[in-house]
Amino acid sequence: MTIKLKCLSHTPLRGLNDPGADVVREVDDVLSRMRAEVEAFDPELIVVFAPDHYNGLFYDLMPQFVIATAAESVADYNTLPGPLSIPKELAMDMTRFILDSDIDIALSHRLQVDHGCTQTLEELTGSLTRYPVIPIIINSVAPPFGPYRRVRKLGEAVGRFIAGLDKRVLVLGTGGLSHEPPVPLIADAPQEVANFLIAGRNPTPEARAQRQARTIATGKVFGTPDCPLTPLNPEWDRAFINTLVEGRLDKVDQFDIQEISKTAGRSTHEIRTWVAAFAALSAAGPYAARNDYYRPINEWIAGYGVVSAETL
Ligand SMILES: O=C(O)/C=C/c1cccc(O)c1O
Ligand SMILES: [Fe+2]
Repeated sequence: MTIKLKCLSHTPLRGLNDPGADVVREVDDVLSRMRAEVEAFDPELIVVFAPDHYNGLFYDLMPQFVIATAAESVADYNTLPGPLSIPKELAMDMTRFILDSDIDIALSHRLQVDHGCTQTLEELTGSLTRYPVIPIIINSVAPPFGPYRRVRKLGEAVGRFIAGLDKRVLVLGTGGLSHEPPVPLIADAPQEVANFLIAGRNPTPEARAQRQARTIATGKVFGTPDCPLTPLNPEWDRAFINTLVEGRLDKVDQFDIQEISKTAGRSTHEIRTWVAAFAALSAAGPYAARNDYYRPINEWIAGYGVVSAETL
């Protein structure tokens, strides 16, 4: 058993509302390095902890955790369409193991996943099907959220399961860091928006285009006085990265959900996927981690970070 980890931000605005060429090149370079490392590792299984942004999961039945035995990309923004290559029996074994570990997780035999899952897979492997992958969606965008300690416990259960496999496993966390894109909140939403958040699956092409245009327009003003959304918080991001890299995972149990939303932005909770990924790695033994990259990028509405780790 060998386990490697990569956690990185995603942003659907990459390629649609780019920062200056120097920054784009910097990120391209770090992603090519990460992709080369994945290629060299040649994982026999990828476990990706990812959020959903009201593309696959809605308030008609909003789970905190979901594991999928089959999933298809909704191909939002510029992301790839098509099914993921999920080993069904192994995903079922993992589900049973997680449930036996006292963690309630929903099971989907037909999940729709969005850029939150697929962008990172594509960036690190070049496709959605290059390696067998088990997606685990962690609610990070649709409040209320369960406490961070529950996310850590989920990650640890997954880590114990993969530690028992005789396989090279790559664990991914995708999302964050500090950011607040214009994703609506159900509290106080007008009826039409609430209807979408409750049951907005398979929107019309026009509705999807409108949503994407709104995000791009926000990217153009994000971080300026013209934008009312919570700005990026590099200090918060760097402290969070250090917490994980230095192996102080127990600190996340004290994370205050409201406080994080206020100081770093509502979608910062996508870091729950990083917490789960690091918890999985930690359950397999001591690890070494490094911070590969960090930069706050307003054009992408992203405190953009990349971190790698592996068991010692
Ligand atoms: O769900 C959307 O439409 C947009 C999501 C988004 C926007 C900007 C940065 C991100 O990390 C996102 O997930
Ligand atoms: Fe996101």
